[in-house]
Amino acid sequence: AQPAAPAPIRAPLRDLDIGQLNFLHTTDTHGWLAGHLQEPSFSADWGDYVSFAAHMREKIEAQGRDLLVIDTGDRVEGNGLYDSSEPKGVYLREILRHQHVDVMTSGNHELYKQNTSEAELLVTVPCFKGSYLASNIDIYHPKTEELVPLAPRYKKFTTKQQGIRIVAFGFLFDFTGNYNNTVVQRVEETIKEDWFQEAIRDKEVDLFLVAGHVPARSPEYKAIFTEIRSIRWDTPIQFFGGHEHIRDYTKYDSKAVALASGRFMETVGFMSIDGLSTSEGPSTAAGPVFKRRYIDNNLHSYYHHTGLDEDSFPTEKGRNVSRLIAESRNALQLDKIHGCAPRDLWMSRVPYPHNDSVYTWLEKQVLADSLEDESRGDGPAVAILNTGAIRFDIFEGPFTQDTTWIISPFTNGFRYVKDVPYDKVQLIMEVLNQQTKVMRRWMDETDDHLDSLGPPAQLEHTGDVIADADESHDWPAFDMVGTQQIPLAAKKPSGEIVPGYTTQDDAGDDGDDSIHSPISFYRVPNCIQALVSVNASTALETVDLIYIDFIEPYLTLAAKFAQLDVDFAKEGKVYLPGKTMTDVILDWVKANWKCE
Ligand SMILES: O=c1ccn([C@@H]2O[C@H](COP(=O)(O)O)[C@@H](O)[C@H]2O)c(=O)[nH]1
Repeated sequence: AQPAAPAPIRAPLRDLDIGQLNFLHTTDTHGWLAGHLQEPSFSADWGDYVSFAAHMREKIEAQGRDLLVIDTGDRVEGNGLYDSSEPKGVYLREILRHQHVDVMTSGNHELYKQNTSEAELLVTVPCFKGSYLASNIDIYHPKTEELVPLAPRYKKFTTKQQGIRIVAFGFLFDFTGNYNNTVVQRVEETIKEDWFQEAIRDKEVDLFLVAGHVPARSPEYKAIFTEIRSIRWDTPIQFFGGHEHIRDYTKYDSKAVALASGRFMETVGFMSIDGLSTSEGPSTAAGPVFKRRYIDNNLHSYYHHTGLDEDSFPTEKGRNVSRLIAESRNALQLDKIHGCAPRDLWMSRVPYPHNDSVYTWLEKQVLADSLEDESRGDGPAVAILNTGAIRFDIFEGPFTQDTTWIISPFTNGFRYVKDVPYDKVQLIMEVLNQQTKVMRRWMDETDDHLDSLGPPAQLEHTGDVIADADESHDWPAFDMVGTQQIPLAAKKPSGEIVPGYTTQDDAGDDGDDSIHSPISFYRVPNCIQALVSVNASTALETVDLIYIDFIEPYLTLAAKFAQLDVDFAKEGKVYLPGKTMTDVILDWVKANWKCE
């Protein structure tokens, strides 16, 4: 773990059921390779994970069984270790490569920007040669300008110990927000291609392994499942998914299941399968039998599952990776303090609006104070921000260089159009916040697909969950259903069950390795609006409409529904040139949150 990482809480643990074939799975790590430095439940780093995977492999292989390590993308954007270097990612990629990964895929975040996807092609794919798969992603090669697969479409391999024959794929969901140097083919079309059809007709296969940056419960995985099943009615299928930042496990049929393993290096997913046939012959056991576990990423869990302790656990390689992370954080000055937050501000632990909501803070203070600019004149304005632009809670205490990127990693800036009727702006807000109902109709008509505007976890969790005050011990909690976190080490009770993930999935409520009490989750709207330069006593008739540029396509669509004839792409002007949302927040913190 990192020198500043809090010691883990000794939560009661459920064991791992080691099987014939075993998996460790990460997804949506978003640069958090240093682990969580303010949360004991997730305070192990990528070096510890390197040690953990090595010990698990040794232990499992000693029993003549197999272990595979999977990562399903969104490794980038979301933490100072990735975002604060110039160019972004130079430190992160160097750290990442030290884990042995058997199957790796790209997420959507690897494709938002040209330089990110080119770094995947030129650095990450070669580092993970033979493991990185891209079943439905092509890229214009920066040198030849030819459209080429980002990585091989699939692979067939045989496990080391038992000779289990596996055909593996690596998919991305039907993403359309990629920069135009990449092409993401819809999953539903990809599975009709000859190479896929040939791969699933291979009779010498004991398991289809579908890794992907695709939600476990999604039309894309349903389509893959149906296609494979139409040809191979009883070959086991193991899906690994991600994107929604949740822990999840679902059963497609008695021989096909999907696991999703959370986000931000909080969770290492574990799966085991028994009863698989091998190249030696069919299985004699009834099967397959699938078992899943969500491991909290901390040393208490890692020591328990390996049967080791602080002296015997770290491998030389793991120690070196932890050291490399510490050196990288120092070089990037990620602990540099810009201000001090006077209280915790939550994404979803409190209802919105609320004095402790990060969105209320943004609306009433940050945006209201920061978006006045004489270039626009001094008339009233409304600023619209999508809630998904904010990625994490803010904890009371030092607001560091790392915090800046953790809460707001994207490079989105602001644009504006002048003189929009205020009642139309309110209609637009209504449409944006009813996106699932209204916009989906449009998407169906155009066969297009828009990213969601709210935090990813809301895609799966459609209602509020209010934890019982007694059960939750009234400890500070976190921002999504099932998230099991103690935000600050100082608030840790000793020897108690503490709040954290309490996942419910298709196999029940016993998937989490650490036993926790539940945490409340409140949904937030897709977008919030801040009033800028508004005199409380004046009725608003027309306002300037300022918006974060990420939402421009949605705004165009919402304006159509609101019968407002504005072409935002043409008529919108850049606002606060050169300043991103991240800059706006940081400037506000420096000016307003002095440390005592
Ligand atoms: O430039 C950006 C990119 C993304 N967002 C928000 O993030 C989610 C996607 O995040 P995942 O981690 O892939 O789930 C997207 O739906 C937006 O809400 C953004 O605001 N700006």
